[in-house]
Amino acid sequence: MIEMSVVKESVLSCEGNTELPSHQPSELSGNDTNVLHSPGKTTDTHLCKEDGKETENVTSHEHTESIADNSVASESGLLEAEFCTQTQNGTPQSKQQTQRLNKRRSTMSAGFKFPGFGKRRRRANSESSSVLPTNFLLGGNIFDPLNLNSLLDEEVNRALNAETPKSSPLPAKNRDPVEILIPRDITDPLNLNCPSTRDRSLLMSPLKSGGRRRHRNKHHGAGGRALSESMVSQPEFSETNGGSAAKVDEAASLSTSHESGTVVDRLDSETLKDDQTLLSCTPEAQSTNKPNSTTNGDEVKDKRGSTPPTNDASTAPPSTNPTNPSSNRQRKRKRPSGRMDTDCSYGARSTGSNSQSFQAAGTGRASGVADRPNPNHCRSQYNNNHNQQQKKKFQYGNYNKYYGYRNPGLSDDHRIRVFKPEWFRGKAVLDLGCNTGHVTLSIAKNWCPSRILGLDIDGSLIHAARQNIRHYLSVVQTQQSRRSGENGAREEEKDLVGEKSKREESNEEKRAPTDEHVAMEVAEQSKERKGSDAENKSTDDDGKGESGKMEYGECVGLPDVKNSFPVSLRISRGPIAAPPLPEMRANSLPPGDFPANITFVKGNYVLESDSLLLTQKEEYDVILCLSMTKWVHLNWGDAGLKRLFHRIYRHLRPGGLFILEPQPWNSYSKRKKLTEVIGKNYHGIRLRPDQFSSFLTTEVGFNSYELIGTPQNLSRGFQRPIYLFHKGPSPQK
Ligand SMILES: C[S@@+](CC[C@H](N)C(=O)[O-])C[C@H]1O[C@@H](n2cnc3c(N)ncnc32)[C@H](O)[C@@H]1O
Repeated sequence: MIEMSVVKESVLSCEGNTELPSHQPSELSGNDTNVLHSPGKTTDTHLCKEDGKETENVTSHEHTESIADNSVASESGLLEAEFCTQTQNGTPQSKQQTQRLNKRRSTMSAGFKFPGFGKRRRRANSESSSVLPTNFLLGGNIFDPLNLNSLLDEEVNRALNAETPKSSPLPAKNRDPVEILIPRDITDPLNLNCPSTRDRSLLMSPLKSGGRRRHRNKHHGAGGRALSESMVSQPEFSETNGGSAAKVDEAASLSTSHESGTVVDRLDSETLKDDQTLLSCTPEAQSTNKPNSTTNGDEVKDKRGSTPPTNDASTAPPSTNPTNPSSNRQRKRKRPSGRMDTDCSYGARSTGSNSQSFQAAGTGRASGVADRPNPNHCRSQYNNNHNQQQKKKFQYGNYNKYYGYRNPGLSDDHRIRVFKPEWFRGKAVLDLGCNTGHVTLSIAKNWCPSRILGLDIDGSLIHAARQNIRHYLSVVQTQQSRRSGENGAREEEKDLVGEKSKREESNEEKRAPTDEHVAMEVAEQSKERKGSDAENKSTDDDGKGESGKMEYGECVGLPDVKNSFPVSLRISRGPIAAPPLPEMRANSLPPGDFPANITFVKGNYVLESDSLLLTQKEEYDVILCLSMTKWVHLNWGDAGLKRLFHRIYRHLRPGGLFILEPQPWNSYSKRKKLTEVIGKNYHGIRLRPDQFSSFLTTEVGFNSYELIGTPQNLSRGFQRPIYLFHKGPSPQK
């Protein structure tokens, strides 16, 4: 406030304004009297000596300069500066000074400063006469235009603001956006230079003027002159032009893509791959592609959503370069979002080849749906694609999230509970249709088969199963760390206790340990052991709970889990990285130890012909066939399933075990339409699952069988009986 009063004085003294109150002169300092010079003269002096030594004068003059901050015409300022430098030095001044002035003006344009605060600003002499405002609202006056003084006195404040809501109403909620008016001449926002034209027409609204866009790399430092010109005449015409040019480029690129899309549209439907369709029609793509709002150059309108997307790009086709996904991605990024709808609509609206293209891409979409340019169309198309893909993909029951469904929340696989460890320990085991290997891994890790092979027809599942070995190793490492951490802590504790007792011994009489002590220690140790075992069990996904059948981590051959990763973190978080796959260090582990005892292989266990059965040798002690018979049955019919059973039998060593979990017949019908072949096979099936056991014993050769249990599962569909078939000591056939 004090500074403001100084300014006021400057203003008044300088301009000789009649609004000077009677008490003000008394506040003038000695220097302030300088301001009684005429503004023009003062300014001249100042500018001519700008780089000179008369700083004192400059200071005093600054007050004066501030008068016309709002009224100074940038153009005149520029000319004035040039004029002064010429007259003083006699030579044309380098452009430096001009640039400095320009800079100052750019600063000024960045934000409004109260007159007189911009001490560093120099004022050029303006030939236009400055007129101070005379109208003030809400109790403001020339000294206190915003009436801030009223805030100092509560009573005055109350009186002045008695009608505040009326005088300055609060903005209503949800009303239309406030229109901000921008003065055409930023150097004269109040239009003080031309009082006669002080009306709204000198203000412009970005909403109405077509928008004044900020452009990167374009600075408004062209000085007050340029700014002033651009504001008064066509606002930023050149910039808008540049912007338009850029937009035109973009539009051109879009139309190019459109054209190329048309080419793709004409391509043979075979060439339009699923992933291409997905690329352009995924929900993700939908969300990133909105109507191209900038191509028409009316960014503001589009941003406000008032202009519907009517440009050509709306008919642009799906991404057209399946061989260059990066370019698609790039274009996607460039394109404003919402484009996706149009992409899909394009495919949808187009007739003939287009629709066929999508169908060829696996949409299976009815043409009636295709003709609807519906934004949801794209999603449904994606879903159709996806479903179709899934059905195709899972025709062998090769679900990639099988265990997620079967054992939700990583719960135990209860089937393991009906198995006996002794069936597997030291044995050669084959797990048919192992999927991602959960059961295989559990057996390998916990029951120490000499070797176990997981076989599946789906290579991606086998890949996942191999990765799962690393996951299991991580779990094992965590357990080991926990155990060693506990042991370490116990050792540490013992050391501490030992030291303490030593100290005590030196002070007290030595006492021999009694039997009671020993017994207590033994009891404590065994308690600790049990506790640690219990903890291991509770943290082990594959634990058998209280049945006690499983011995955890018995056959885990991890030679060294010590590394630089802190034990505490290994315990709480697991290892810093999944351990390497066993292949990488096959020699470092004894055979039979997990993970050296496990292998996953991709393959179709159903031989091409019965004649090949003759070549099958006895190799395994145990063969598991869990929830796989339905898929073999559906894909290869009775003949294929019988071949499977015969092969299993031949593959088993004498005395071998066959663990079978067949799916019930009523579950077959749901999948009968998966493929044409499956449909045919389904209708041709004569050997129903409830006849398997008799077939296996009477036709295949198994000695006997038993139902070992029907494990619980959250889903009833997964509650299936499991049978154990015994191969006799010598082959029956
Ligand atoms: C429903 S899953 C059962 C997975 C696992 N056996 C279980 O019960 O946890 C059926 C698995 O059998 C596989 N499969 C189907 N036919 C096969 C074949 N002829 N040869 C090998 N694997 C096959 C599938 O890929 C799928 O992973």
